[in-house]
Amino acid sequence: MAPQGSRAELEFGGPLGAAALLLLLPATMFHLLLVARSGPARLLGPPPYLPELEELWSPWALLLCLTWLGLQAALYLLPARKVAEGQELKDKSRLSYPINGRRGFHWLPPHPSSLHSQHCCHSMYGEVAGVALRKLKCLPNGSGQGLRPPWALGCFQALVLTALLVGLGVLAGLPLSALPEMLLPLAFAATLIAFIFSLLLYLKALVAPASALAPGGNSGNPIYDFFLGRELNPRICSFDFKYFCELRPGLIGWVLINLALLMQEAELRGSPSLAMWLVNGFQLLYVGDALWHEEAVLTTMDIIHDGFGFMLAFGDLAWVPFTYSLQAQFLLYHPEPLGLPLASVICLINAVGYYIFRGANSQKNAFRKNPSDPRVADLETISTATGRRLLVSGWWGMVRHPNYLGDLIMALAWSLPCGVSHLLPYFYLLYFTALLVHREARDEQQCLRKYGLAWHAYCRRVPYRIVPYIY
Ligand SMILES: NC(=O)C1=CN([C@@H]2O[C@H](COP(=O)(O)OP(=O)(O)OC[C@H]3O[C@@H](n4cnc5c(N)ncnc54)[C@H](OP(=O)(O)O)[C@@H]3O)[C@@H](O)[C@H]2O)C=CC1
Ligand SMILES: CC(C)CCC[C@@H](C)[C@H]1CC=C2C3=C(CC[C@@]21C)[C@@]1(C)CC[C@H](O)C[C@@H]1CC3
Repeated sequence: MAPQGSRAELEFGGPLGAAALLLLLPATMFHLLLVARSGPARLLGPPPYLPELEELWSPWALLLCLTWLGLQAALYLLPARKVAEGQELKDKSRLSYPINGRRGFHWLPPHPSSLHSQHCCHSMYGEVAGVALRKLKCLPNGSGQGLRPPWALGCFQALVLTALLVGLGVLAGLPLSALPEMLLPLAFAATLIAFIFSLLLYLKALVAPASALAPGGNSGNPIYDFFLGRELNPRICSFDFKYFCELRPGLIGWVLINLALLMQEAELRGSPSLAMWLVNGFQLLYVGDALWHEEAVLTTMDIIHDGFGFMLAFGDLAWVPFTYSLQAQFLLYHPEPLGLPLASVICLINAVGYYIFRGANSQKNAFRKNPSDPRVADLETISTATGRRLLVSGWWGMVRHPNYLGDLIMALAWSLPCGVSHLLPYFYLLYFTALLVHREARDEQQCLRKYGLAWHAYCRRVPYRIVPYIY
């Protein structure tokens, strides 16, 4: 049995906050879905009506959600992938994760020590071959290098394969444009799945070894722990639930919902509007980028710090596809004329945001992978007691979270095509600002614990958090 009552500081307002969020998050999602399709589309104020259970519950929607999860899980499980090693865990082991094949990576099976002893029942490539090849390539454990067979299947390839499958389905008569009509029951089914899944994860954590538990999420209060998640990286064999959910079904589902909304608009109005094209294009770029750079997710606090509980399960499986597609939902019911000059300005805003977002993320990732990489070797750094250095010039010398700044600028560009007469399409920008401010504060605490005085020195050197001279 896992020990209860760890002394980690309670977050999200403790058990009361967690209980409130358990109800508030799904309620907000349904509110947004209902308001997006109502005439006045008022973000603030009561929902237009309270849906009956028959409008929410549909066994077909549940079946569709489960089929979607099954398809994405099958793509995740396809053999022969490149594998990266995650951060070192409490018991000094590292987990391996399938990632996209890309130049610069070696084809190398995971080191046996990287397979979590408690959670894995088989190695994907066999241990003997792994050791032999590792010796051959002389790669150290945990170097982040991994397999690269030519047919490597990572998240990005899963997106491409899904697009091919959906394309073939549409050609064969799959009524994709009927999906928007099913958003309410689909969101209900996804929420139901997230609740049941989180419960199973909570029960699984009861028999997990103490070393597999997350630093938070083990307070002993069942509601708080259910919300935050007890186990850090719940797995069955090599199937990592958190990594799978964070990147695949929700993000790819978001793109699919957007596409279905675009197709329905084309059916209703003869062709999709320019605003709908922009929203679809911008968000496809964002999702494609996340899937292409999937290994970057291995160093996020969600993977290395947070347990896998309701917050992430619901966030990944329901919140992302159904609320991140809000702008496209809004446009279907509230067409917004958009001229080319304004569209060009919006594209420019998105490009600036993406440039900052990608530049900052790539700079940090390159630096963390190899500080002497020529792309980052000239940047100024400060040393810390842990041996890791912190960048203090380049993007990371401008503000302490330049990637958040770029992300927020893109969020603005996603809302602008919807015009300025409604607040609803700006919900994502508002929510995301709150999420990133809170996330920045959590990351700050973790960096302070990790780097101590060096972090104070970094904060003195780079005083602004996200927006230069403002915040
Ligand atoms: N659309 C969405 O809903 C969301 C999007 N995101 C996006 O995901 C991406 C990842 O975000 P997130 O995981 O929050 O965190 P970051 O990618 O910003 O990573 C923070 C970590 O970077 C390292 N770091 C901080 N400062 C420096 C420095 N000066 N030099 C070198 N390393 C530094 C520290 O870790 P260490 O030192 O240990 O390496 C720190 O813990 C972001 O682009 C964000 O915008 C995030 C959340 C939600
Ligand atoms: C339901 C709550 C309000 C909170 C849910 C949070 C989740 C939706 C987000 C937590 C961290 C995320 C990340 C991404 C998507 C949203 C969630 C899952 C990305 C995958 C988005 C694309 C970026 O390039 C990387 C992000 C990593 C973190």
